[in-house]
Amino acid sequence: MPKVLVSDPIDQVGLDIISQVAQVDVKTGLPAEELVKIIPEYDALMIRSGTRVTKEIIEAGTQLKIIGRAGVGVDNVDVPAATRQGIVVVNSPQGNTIAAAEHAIAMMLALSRHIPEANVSVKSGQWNRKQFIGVEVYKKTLGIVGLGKIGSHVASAAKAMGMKLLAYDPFISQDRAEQLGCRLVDLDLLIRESDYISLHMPKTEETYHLINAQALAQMKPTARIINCARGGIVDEVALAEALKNDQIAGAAVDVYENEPLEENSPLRELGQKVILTPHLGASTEEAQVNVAIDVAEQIRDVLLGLPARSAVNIPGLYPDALEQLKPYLQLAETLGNLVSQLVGGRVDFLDIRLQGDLANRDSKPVVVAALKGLLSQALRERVNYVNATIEAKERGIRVIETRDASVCDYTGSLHLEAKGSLGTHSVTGALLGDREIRVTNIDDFPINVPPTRYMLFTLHRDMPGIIGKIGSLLGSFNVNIASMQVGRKIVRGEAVMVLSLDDPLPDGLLSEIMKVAGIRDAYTVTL
Ligand SMILES: NC(=O)C1=CN([C@@H]2O[C@H](COP(=O)(O)OP(=O)(O)OC[C@H]3O[C@@H](n4cnc5c(N)ncnc54)[C@H](O)[C@@H]3O)[C@@H](O)[C@H]2O)C=CC1
Ligand SMILES: O=C(O)CCC(=O)C(=O)O
Repeated sequence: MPKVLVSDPIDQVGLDIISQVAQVDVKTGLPAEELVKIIPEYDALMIRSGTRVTKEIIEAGTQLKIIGRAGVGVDNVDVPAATRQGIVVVNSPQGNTIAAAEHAIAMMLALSRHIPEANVSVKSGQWNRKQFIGVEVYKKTLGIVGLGKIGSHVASAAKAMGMKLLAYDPFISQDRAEQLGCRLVDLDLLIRESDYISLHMPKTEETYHLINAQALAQMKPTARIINCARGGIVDEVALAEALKNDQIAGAAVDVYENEPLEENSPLRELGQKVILTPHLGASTEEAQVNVAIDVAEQIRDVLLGLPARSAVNIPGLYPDALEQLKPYLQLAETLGNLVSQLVGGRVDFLDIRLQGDLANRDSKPVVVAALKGLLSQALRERVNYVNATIEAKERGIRVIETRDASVCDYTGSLHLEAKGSLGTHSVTGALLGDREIRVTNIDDFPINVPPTRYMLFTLHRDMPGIIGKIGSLLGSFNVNIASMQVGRKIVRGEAVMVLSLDDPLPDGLLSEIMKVAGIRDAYTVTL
């Protein structure tokens, strides 16, 4: 039975799902050294934001097939290291959207009305109403940075409270912003004109310290900033300075550059101008159930050999689309494997042509599947959907992808041409009845054969007696022929012969075949 390590608190409903197929060990709060020590025995790792999955942990996880992040942000996982090792990384892109958006709104209101301090004050026996005069958000301008899932929900809620909305997001359209009632503006303008700024973008190289001393200096002295996105997007030292010097009016922070927040962080000393929560954005009962189910199902599926629906390091596909494309992925992988064996040595160049209906589909997964097949001879089980593209790139394989919707012999077909150190070969394949794979062309010779485990291909002169000779030769080596087909362009010209064999070709037989008069070339293929 596979083993799954759960290293952060995860709702029981998720653990129950994984338990259907694996042994689940819950060990939270482990130091990194301990994780490195125990990870080799696990097939999957399930985390929230508490575990930092470093390169060291990933490299030690030699059995790991999947890392599941029960949440959105995967910045606590070294995704490139996981990709290189062929480990799929999945998340729950939507499970905690509402929770995080509501937390940002709650922070904005709590900050405006001094709720945390007023609460502490009353509970300590005081009745000090003057000290806690707040401000309204009605008719104030909210600048939303990152108008994705959470940012959009914040926009709807803020609009309902009568706020004016500005948004900055370099990747969304004017139309989408307008739909949400936001004016799409540049970041400088948003920073200068907003009364509240709420951050909802991922932490990336571009967003690291995006809100720095310079940006804070441009904000209105009455403005307040809310960070429920990621620590590090705001420069915490600069923020503390800006608050101390009354450059801005307040800040509400849920996420920190280092979590847990350091004891001596300057943010802790700023009184009621600052509200700090310990990364609670996703901490609702509903969100924790959602993300636990979402990620646990993906871990279960991957351990059962099924695809994950929200993988961040393989081409994303919605389950319905994946279901439809699955036979084509199998076709692409088979053809990639076949053409690499025909070429023999190193492959330098692969031309992938999607034909017919396939030309109108999402090509990315098909290309990845073809590369996986192409590299499977060299890398065996080390290559998978996660690392095929990176492995191909590192091996200097140039990939060209073309589309030709006008080819209509089959509903959809795929043509691969590979150039390598030992020559160039091409194969075409299609699906019969939407499921069964057929190889329909080899090196421009029309054929129609189902791929089988052991195959023999010959290029020969189309002349009487040659097929019989090959048959007798195989028989003399006790190799049983399951099926045989010949393809030719012109009578008595060149032809290809494709034999499906019940057994692998024994040593020495290929060179005997090459000696038969009229045989130009012969290749064995194991699929
Ligand atoms: N505090 C918490 O507990 C939680 C925090 N989060 C964090 O919230 C953030 C947003 O999550 P979602 O809305 O689900 O993600 P999303 O992917 O739906 O939206 C992110 C948006 O940011 C935009 N963006 C990317 N680079 C940008 C840049 N340089 N400037 C401005 N916008 C940029 C993207 O175009 C996208 O529209 C993530 O960082 C996530 O990790 C999410 C859930 C809970
Ligand atoms: O696991 C958590 O509670 C944090 C959630 C979060 O930050 C995220 O989903 O990006």
